[in-house]
Amino acid sequence: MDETAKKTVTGGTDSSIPVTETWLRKHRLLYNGATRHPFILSIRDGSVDFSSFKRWLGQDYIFVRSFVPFVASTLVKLCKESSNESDMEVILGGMASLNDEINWFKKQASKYHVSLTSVVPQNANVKYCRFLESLTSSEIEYPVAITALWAIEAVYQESFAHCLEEGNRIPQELQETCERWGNEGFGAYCKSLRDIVDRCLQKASPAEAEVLFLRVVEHEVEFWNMSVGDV
Ligand SMILES: Cc1ncc(CNC=O)c(N)n1
Repeated sequence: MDETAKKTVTGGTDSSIPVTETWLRKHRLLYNGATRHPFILSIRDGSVDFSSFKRWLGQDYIFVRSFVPFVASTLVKLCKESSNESDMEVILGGMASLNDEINWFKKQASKYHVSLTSVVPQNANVKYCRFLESLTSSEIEYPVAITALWAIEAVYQESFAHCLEEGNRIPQELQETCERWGNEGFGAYCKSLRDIVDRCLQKASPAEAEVLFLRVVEHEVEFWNMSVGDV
């Protein structure tokens, strides 16, 4: 039995379709706007403008630094609300790879002569980071926070995995970037997050979670727009 079939038997609110699946079907156009953004397509076809890439690099470093406390706060919510052991390992694994990622950003920045200490966060980034900070509030419950975490990671995973699909003409220098988020391990991590969301929202799926999913996707589109200088 495949994964979807299994879920059909074991649970679901009414129609037995996992909640993430219903959202992705319902909001496909918006979601594709984030995962097939012109910036991503330009990396895939090799036409990417390197000044856009450098802008993205500096801005994303700032984003990732704000992302760390958000992920940590999600872990705290888990421990307070349910302390599921396997969820803890998934989130902790995500945090561990962020440590790696921060070092990777520093290395790339020096390669491309981007001074990380003098990057000024642009508007879309400031808004996205504020949004992340608002999610660290204790009023936001674990199932809602983990939904946002999944969506944030999934957009990057799908975007860069798309770059790596057959027929790509990724510039050699950007191969490593695409692999960072497009690799299989990161894909498995995103699938684990997605399963957590589907499990957490199986019985009660608050409208709040769907709204957050949409907010994340919108912020991601704005983030890519900023990277191509289209603000
Ligand atoms: C804007 C944005 N969204 C998602 C990610 C992926 N998560 C951690 O790296 C990212 N780096 N930047």
